[in-house]
Amino acid sequence: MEITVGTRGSKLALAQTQQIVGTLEEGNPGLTCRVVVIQTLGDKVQDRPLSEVGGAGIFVKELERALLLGQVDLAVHSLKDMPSALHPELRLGAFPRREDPRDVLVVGKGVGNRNGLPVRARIGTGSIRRRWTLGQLHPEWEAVPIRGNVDSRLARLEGPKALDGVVLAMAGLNRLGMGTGGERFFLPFSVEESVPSPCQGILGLQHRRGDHGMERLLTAADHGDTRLQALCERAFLESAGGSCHVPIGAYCRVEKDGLVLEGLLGDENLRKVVRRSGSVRWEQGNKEEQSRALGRDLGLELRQEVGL
Ligand SMILES: NCc1[nH]cc(CCC(=O)O)c1CC(=O)O
Repeated sequence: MEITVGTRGSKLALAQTQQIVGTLEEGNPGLTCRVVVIQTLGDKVQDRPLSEVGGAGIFVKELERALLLGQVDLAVHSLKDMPSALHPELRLGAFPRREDPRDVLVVGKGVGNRNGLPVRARIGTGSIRRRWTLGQLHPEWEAVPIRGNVDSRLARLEGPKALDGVVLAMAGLNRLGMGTGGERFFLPFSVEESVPSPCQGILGLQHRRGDHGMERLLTAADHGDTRLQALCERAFLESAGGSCHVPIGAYCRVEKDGLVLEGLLGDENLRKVVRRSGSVRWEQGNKEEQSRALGRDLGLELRQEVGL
């Protein structure tokens, strides 16, 4: 049996898709996956901030179209790039085990910790959430807008106008096998210091609704705790009503008897940014529904407080 798997063409996308293909083939003897690369608008336009290019979903729409046209049977997405509203004829069928959810400050070799940077360090990041976080942790630093894939962002640490550091997702670096060693030092922020983007480090496997054969194949790639985190953080994203113009973060911790969710939301001028946590203790019944409810409630609360 053969299925086609759609992916973006970036090195990171290819690496994570290859990993998923391995999991699916191992868990489903006799299955062969053919990888098809789909170019997205987000990959073609590299010189402007995402929020100007078309906002939510620019990494996603072409993959969804390929699914709907039957050009591919499965799409592998970074869940944090997916808007809360997906095409009604498609669904997320599996959430593989989460990679490291943390943001990381990447610096040149020899800088052993954040205090080793110049007082007025220039730090590259394209995200308003990371910019706000840096301002809280190190108000003396200057945040410099950057974009592009992982390699081009790391390249900003070199050359005549080199930055002192760039902030990236640990998950991407780990998946590329760059998380340790090399010419760089990696100084992760704890999830308490820097509330990650909702679903950072989680992949979403998307397929056509009603493709029950695919649903069965995907059970091999689904991870229960990651699924609860994904549902909770995506419910938060949806009800908070955020966009890539405002700082928004969410991180859900799975505990023995329930979930704890840390949420962050602000306005686009960073005049009001609110951080708050909520929790749920499992009750009888459906854990997925309770996970969603936690995200939805905290998202609504923050949305009202910020006034979005
Ligand atoms: N917005 C780009 C993006 N989308 C997913 C990842 C990798 C981390 C992940 O899978 O969540 C990255 C790179 C980054 O933020 O450094």
